[in-house]
Order: sequence, then C-alpha cells, then structure tokens
Amino acid sequence: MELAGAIGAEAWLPCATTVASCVIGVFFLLYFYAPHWGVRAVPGPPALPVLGHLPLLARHGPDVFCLLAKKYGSIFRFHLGRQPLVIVADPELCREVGIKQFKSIPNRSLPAPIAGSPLHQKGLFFTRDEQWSAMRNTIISLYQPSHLAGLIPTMQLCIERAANAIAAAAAAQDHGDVDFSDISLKLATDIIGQAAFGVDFGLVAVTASGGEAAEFVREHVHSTTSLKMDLSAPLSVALGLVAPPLQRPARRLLRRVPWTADWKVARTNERLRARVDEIVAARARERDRDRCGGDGGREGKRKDFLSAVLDARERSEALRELLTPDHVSALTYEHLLAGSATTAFTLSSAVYLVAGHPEVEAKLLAEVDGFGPRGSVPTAEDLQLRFPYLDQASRATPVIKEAMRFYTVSPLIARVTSQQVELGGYTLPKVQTYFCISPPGVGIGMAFVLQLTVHCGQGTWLWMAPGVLARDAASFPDPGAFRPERFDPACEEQRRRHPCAHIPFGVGPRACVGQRFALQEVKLSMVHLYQRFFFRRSPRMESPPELQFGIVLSFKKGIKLIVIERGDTVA
Ligand code: HEM
Repeated sequence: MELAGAIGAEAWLPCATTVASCVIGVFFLLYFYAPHWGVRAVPGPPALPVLGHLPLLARHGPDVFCLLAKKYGSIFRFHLGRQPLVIVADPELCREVGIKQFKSIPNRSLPAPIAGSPLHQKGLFFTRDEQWSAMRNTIISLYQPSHLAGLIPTMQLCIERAANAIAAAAAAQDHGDVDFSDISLKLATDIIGQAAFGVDFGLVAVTASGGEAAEFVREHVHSTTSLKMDLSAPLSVALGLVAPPLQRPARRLLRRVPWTADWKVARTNERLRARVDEIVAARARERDRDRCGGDGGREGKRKDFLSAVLDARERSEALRELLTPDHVSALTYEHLLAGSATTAFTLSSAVYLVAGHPEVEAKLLAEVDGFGPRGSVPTAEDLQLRFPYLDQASRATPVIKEAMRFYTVSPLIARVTSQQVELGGYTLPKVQTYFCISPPGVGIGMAFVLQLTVHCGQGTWLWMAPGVLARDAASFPDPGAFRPERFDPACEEQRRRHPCAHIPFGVGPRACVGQRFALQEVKLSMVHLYQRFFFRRSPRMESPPELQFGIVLSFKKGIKLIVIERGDTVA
C-alpha cells in the first residue's frame, strides 16, 4: 500500500508541477499581453515581454518616436514597459484627439512616476472630468492678458537680477563661460515663486549653498528629476512600468529602506508637501489677520496665484468643496512643476540657437535696439506689437516658436480614452478590462487581482507626439535647420502648414493653461538680455547638446555660453 502511495505521489508531483507551470505561464502571458490585445491592430515593432520598447527608448532617446513614425506611419504602438501607448504623429489626427473627439478623450493617463503622489496628482494636470473642468474654469481668469500684464514689473525685476548674475558669473570666469541653463532655471523658478506663491525665492541672487528657499527648490528639482520615464527611475517607478500592480506595494516597502532612491524621493516629497502646505496655511492666516486688523489693502494688492485661489474659495461655498486644501496646495505647487523647467528650457534653447546663427542674432539685436535705449521695459502691448521678429503677430513668435520646434520640451502629450474612439482607421477601446476575474477567497492574491482591475481599467493611452510633428519635413522643409522665417505669417511655408503641425503647448480645451505666461516671460527675458549682452556657444560644451528625457526634456550637461557685454552704445 505504502509503495503504491509513494509511486502515486511520484507520478502526481511532476504532473502537478507541469500544471502549475502552465497556469503560471498562461497567467503571465495573459497579464503581459492583455493591455496589448485591445490595440493589437495598430502597427508597431515587436515588443519584448515585460520591457516592451524601453530598450529602444534607452538606445535612441526621444528620437525613437521619429524613427518609428517613419517606419510605421502616423499612428503606431509603443510599449512603455507593459503599457502600450497609441502614438499619434499627424497634425490632423492630433486635432481629432485634442479638439474634435475631446469628449471621448478628456483626461490624461497617469504615468508610473506620478502614481501615488497626491502633491502631483491633485493639480489640474491629472484631475479628471468634472473636477478638472470646474478647476480649470476657476483659475483660467488668472492667465488672461490683463492679469498677466500686471505681472510684468515682477518678472522684469527677476530678469534684471538674472542679468546681473550672468554679468557677475562671466566676469568671475577666465574664459567668460556661464552655465546659462542653470541661471535660466533659477530665473524661471524665481518668477514662478512670485507669481504662484507670492514668495521671493531669490535663487538667482543666492549662492549654491544658499538659504531655505534654495533648499526648497533643490528638493523640488530632485523630486522633478526623479520623474523619469525609463528604467533608470527609482525601483518602484521602474516596476510601475513593467508590472503596475507591484508598484504600490514596492513603494510602500522601499520607502522604509534607507538610502534607496524610493526612500530619498519619498522623504523629499514629504518635505516639499509640508513646505507647500506651510506656505498655504501661512497665507490663509495672513489674510485672516489682515481682515481682522482691517488691512484689506495688502490682501487686495497681492497678485499671486495662491491668493487668487484663496479669494475664489472664500467667495463660493461650492468652490470650497471643490478646492480642498490638498487641491489648493497641489495647484500652487503644480506651477513650479509645470512652469519652471519648461520655460527655462525654452529660454536656454532660444539663446543657444541664436548664439549659433549670426544672421538671426543680427536681426534680433536690430529689433531690440529699435525698441528704445538700453533699460527700456516693454509693456504687454509693446511685447505684442513692437517685436515682429521675436513676436511676428499676437501669439506667433518666430524666433521663440522656431526654438520650440527645434527643441520641443514636451515631445509627448499624454491622454487617455474614456469612450471607444475611431481614429486613423482603428477602433481604440474605452477601457482595458481584461483582468476583472477575481476568484473569491484567495487572501493576498485577491488584493493583487483587485489592483489589476484598477490598472487595466484606465482606457487606451493615446499620446500625441508634437516632437515628431516638429521634425516632419512635409510641414517643416529642412527640419534640421534653425530658420525662424519659416513662421513668418507672410511666407508660403507657414500658409500651407496645418494649424496643428506645431503644438508645443498642446491643443484643444486641455492645452497648456500657462502658455501666455510662459511666452511673456521668455520674450521679456530675451528683450532685456539682448539689450545688455550677446552670446557665443562655448567650445567647452558638446555639440549638439545632449538631451535627457524625463517628464519633459532637459539638457543633460546644461548650456554653456560665452557672454559679451554690449555696453551703452551698440554697434
Ligand atoms: C514653455 C513653457 C511651457 C510649455 C512648452 C508647456 C507645455 C505644456 C503642454 C504640452 C501641456 C499639455 C497640453 C495638452 O494636453 O494638450 C501643458 C499643460 C499644462 N501646463 Fe504648460 N507648458 C509651459 C509652461 C507652463 C507654465 C508657465 C505654467 C503655469 C504657470 C503651465 C501650466 C500648465 C498646466 C496647469 C497644464 C495642465 C492644463 C490642463 O490639464 O488643463 N505650463 N503644458
């Protein structure tokens, strides 16, 4: 009997192992290929299990999307780890996504680096549906021309400080090199500090080791630069790319393990969050004090975003419910996140490109000198009307526009479907709910399966690719040439171009809310900088500059320029 039992067990064991391996294998295949299934008809290169196309991204950087568009056409599949993206690289299809079919594609997909961070999630960028439209309607007035015109003196003050810092840095160096991208990031952050928080960070003026504000911003920069889209991100983010359900448990675990990247990011984000909450609470207290002491004047004078949002909250019960203190903090912090690195990158790339093109520089200098003597500060109206080369017509800025085409700071714009969508001849599903089967009573496995449901239920990730559009020779002949004249409204090339061929600020109701703010800042900066200096590319910098792809593009080793003071009389 015993012998028969042993033989039975021996025969049964390999059989059970084979069945278990098959079940695990099938589960693995289903898990990794389920999101792919709904979009399998969309063309794309074969994807590696688990990693998808991340190795391609590592090898080619953001250029990979141009290469894939050449091979697969204007709509193709790219697997960010396990998650397939349907990438749209055609102006008309971008108009479909951003405008015509907006009702079916109103939200952004939540990339792995952002998942689990309320400071990042509760701002305008990642809120959804009615919450988003109510929030956007509330804050949109702060970006209207009349409000922005009132910010010019504050912006100009920061710009003049930055120009002094540039002159001092150039004088301190034997070869006159200045780390221009570093100063422009500090400048953009100072401006956002004033405009969003009503706080003078004074970064341009402080040394590298400088005070509490500098520490706050160092933490912000660390938090932002850890928002990577590839496997060099902290472990939990990398896991989020290849196996989303493991991200949350991994993050919970790793944030407790000292010195891991997750631990550092969690500590930084907690400190950042506490600091932003502190600023918001202090402003609320200040307003209460002013009201009790009858000093409504200071309250009324404040032009920053935070005060305006607190005002709006006070005026309406409905808004108090909509904009919880968490949302107010997130919205305010979002300005720093959305408005500093993007604007700084745009200013740095414009000045870098002009420095390498003497014919563009000559036209620009002539225009700036024609405006008035050194130190003249343009009004909002001057910025619109008196700088045709920098600003050919309202909101069309040839030099800046061409710089933004040449280096597109957001090469991809993330959206997600909430209805089934027909696009470019493909049917893209409303949601990807293949993994809703949750066998009851499996303990910890149950939690795992429930998480799968959440992750798979997000809809098709449909991303626009302005970075590919910007390099398309059909819209921009000789796309590798820096030629601002291609945006001259009078030229044939501009007249023929599709209105959505150049969309660095996105398109449709969800386009960048800070576009006018950013352009005002960049134009004002360029006018002042070219009144005082001209720039040459440093031979101590690589050419072309190396790019790094995080949540937005940045220059990996910065932009180094030789600065030459122009003096009072301009040649
Ligand atoms: C050169 C600078 C900037 C560039 C290139 C840029 C680019 C973008 C892009 C591509 C989007 C996504 C648009 C879409 O989905 O269609 C966006 C959204 C957004 N941007 Fe900007 N941005 C810049 C500056 C700013 C500034 C200065 C602020 C704030 C003061 C800002 C705040 C936002 C916000 C809040 C959103 C989300 C809008 C929404 O979901 O309703 N951006 N930006």
